[in-house]
Order: sequence, then C-alpha cells, then structure tokens
Amino acid sequence: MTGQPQSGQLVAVVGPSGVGKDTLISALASARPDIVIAQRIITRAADAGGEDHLAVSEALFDAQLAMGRYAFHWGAHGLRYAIPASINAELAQGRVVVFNGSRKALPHIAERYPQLLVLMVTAPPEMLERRLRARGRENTREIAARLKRAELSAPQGAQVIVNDGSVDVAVARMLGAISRPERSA
Ligand SMILES: Nc1ncnc2c1ncn2[C@@H]1O[C@H](COP(=O)(O)OP(=O)(O)O)[C@@H](O)[C@H]1O
Ligand SMILES: O=P(O)(O)OC[C@H]1O[C@H](OP(=O)(O)OP(=O)(O)O)[C@H](O)[C@@H]1O
Repeated sequence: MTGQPQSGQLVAVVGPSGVGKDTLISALASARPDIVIAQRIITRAADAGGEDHLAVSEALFDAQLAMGRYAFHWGAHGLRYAIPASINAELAQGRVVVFNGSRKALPHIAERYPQLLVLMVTAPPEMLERRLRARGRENTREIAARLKRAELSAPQGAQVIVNDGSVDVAVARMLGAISRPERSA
C-alpha cells in the first residue's frame, strides 16, 4: 500500500449490493469527464457483466500486489478487489478520483487517505432485491448472501446519497457532495 499525495479528492462510493453504485459512477463519468473513475482490478471473470473491471487470476492479483501496483485492496464475496496505485499521480495532479468501495474496508483505506470522502448510497431493501434480480450477474444464493451484507451500517462521517428515484437526481446529489467535501469527516 502506498501513501497519498493530497491535493485532489479521493471519493469512495459505497453501499449495499444492488443499490446502484456502478450505475451512478458510470453516469457520473458521463456527466463529468474531468472526474477520474478508478478501474478496479478484480478476481472476477471479465465477461461477468456490470462494471468494466480488469479481470485477473488470484496469482496475478498477488503478483501485482507484491510489485506495489495497488493503492489499496480488500476481499469480499469470495473475490479480491484492488484500486491501482496510478490514482496517486492523479490525486497529485489535483484530480477528483472516484472508486466503488467496500464499507468494511473503509477504516483501512482512510488510514492511508485521511481526507477520503465517503458517499454512502442507500435505497429501500425491497428495491435492492429487485435490482439485483434484474441485474442478473449473481445467482439466487449469491443474491441472498449479498442482501445479508446489506445490513452493514453506514460508515461514520459518510454523506448519504439516496438512490430511490432517477439516476440523474442521484448523480446531482453526488456532485453536490463532492463539491462540499468539508461536510463529511
Ligand atoms: N436509480 C435507478 N433506477 C432504476 N434502476 C437502477 C437505479 N440505479 C441502479 N439501478 C439498476 O439496479 C441494478 C443494480 O445496480 P448496480 O449499479 O449494479 O448496483 P451496485 O453496483 O451497487 O451493486 C442495475 O441493474 C441498475 O441498472
Ligand atoms: O464491504 P461492502 O460495502 O459490503 O462491499 C463489499 C464489496 O461489494 C461490492 O462489490 P461488487 O461490486 O462486486 O458487488 P455489488 O455490485 O453487488 O455491490 C463493493 O464494491 C465491495 O467490493
């Protein structure tokens, strides 16, 4: 893990499975091309559907970790996830860098990136299940496990983004939060 040159703004988008993190991040990228979206490295098949991640084997994940290629990493759902160390250069250039993160991993990430802004996306529980089924990336058993994890509480200091209406409205809420990061902490 590497430290953070702090002049840009690192933004974690977190929340339960199916709440819309990937959808909102992708819409945010279209609305604001100046914002950097970190491409995740995941031990998940490239054709699994959903986000455009970099698919790697466990062995390659470990090798790249040993070479210092990750800013930080975590495990969840039987998968491993990492954010590339290239975000440090982007932050040093003053860019806003957004990533799809893990609620559980936040304390670990915030140790290295103390000015981390956390956007916690929420939606009613029945909406999560409907959305996960519609997404179709996980099977019924995997969806049940993800819904169980939905109960993880909101991280302290997070700004809550309710995604229970249109994507555009939720993206506007995210942009408002990013422009006022001092309200987090
Ligand atoms: N505001 C919204 N309105 C309708 N459908 C949405 C909305 N946000 C997300 N979805 C849908 O919900 C499903 C789960 O969204 P996704 O972005 O994959 O969630 P997450 O990354 O949080 O697991 C997707 O099929 C997506 O199209
Ligand atoms: O600690 P948690 O907040 O529960 O997060 C655990 C993991 O779940 C999500 O992954 P992924 O994108 O694979 O799943 P999702 O799209 O179903 O949320 C999220 O991006 C984290 O990597």
